[in-house]
Amino acid sequence: MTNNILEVKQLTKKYHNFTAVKGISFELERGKTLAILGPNGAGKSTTLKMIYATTPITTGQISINGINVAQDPRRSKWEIGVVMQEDLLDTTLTVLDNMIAHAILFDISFKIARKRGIELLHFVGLDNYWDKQVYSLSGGMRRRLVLARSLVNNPKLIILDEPTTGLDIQSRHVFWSKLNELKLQGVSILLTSHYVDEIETLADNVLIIDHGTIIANGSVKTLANDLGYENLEKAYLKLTKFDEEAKNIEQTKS
Ligand SMILES: Nc1ncnc2c1ncn2[C@@H]1O[C@H](COP(=O)(O)OP(=O)(O)OP(=O)(O)O)[C@@H](O)[C@H]1O
Repeated sequence: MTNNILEVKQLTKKYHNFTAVKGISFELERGKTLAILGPNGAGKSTTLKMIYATTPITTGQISINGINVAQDPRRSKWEIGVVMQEDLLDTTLTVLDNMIAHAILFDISFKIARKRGIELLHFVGLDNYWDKQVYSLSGGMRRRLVLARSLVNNPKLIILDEPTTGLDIQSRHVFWSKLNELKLQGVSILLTSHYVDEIETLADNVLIIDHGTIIANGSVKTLANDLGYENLEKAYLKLTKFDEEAKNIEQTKS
């Protein structure tokens, strides 16, 4: 067994004539956190969707815990927990029933789903809300519920697409502390984010992508320095040619 929980090789995604992801390769070591950073439209969500098998791969290969995603999407889904941008919670159900409904998709019996649901709601600090309707939860609570829901099948890898977008600062910190606890339990994490502070807080490694291509890949602590930049944010802005765009905007104005 390789030490990588996730291996992505020469992955490409075409939407008709448009290539959103252009032959990218990367891996995620067991127990580590990898963040994908990139401008709007860079191909981050498309990459995640191919990994969690809701969008077909055009070419290339993804393996999760040694399972080929294209060949065995159902088994690969059992290895992962997913926190998508849209929370897809059933607002007509209670908090605990949302947990149970999700667990049943993994063939978990009602009795075990209920027990596990209660444990996970405790983990994310929603014990007192188990019988509340989802619509009564705040945005931060909903995100924590989605995180709890993603853990019902005991995944080895969790995948999060912009998990804290729109949350207030306190809620972001609560969410981060839960992810750090999971990391300490040995869970591997793959996330996308637009927040450099989030990446610096959570991730071991960062992948910068732009126009469907990887433009940098390395340790969060050393990448900027290795490339000769002051910090990750400056490296990101330079690598994605933000300076040139800013100049163009200024020239258009004058
Ligand atoms: N279903 C689709 N059909 C056609 N084009 C799509 C589809 N989904 C995404 N795209 C295009 O693919 C490109 C990559 O989109 P994607 O959502 O992966 O970017 P992203 O990096 O996640 O952006 P954001 O940060 O805004 O979420 C974009 O140009 C987008 O318009």
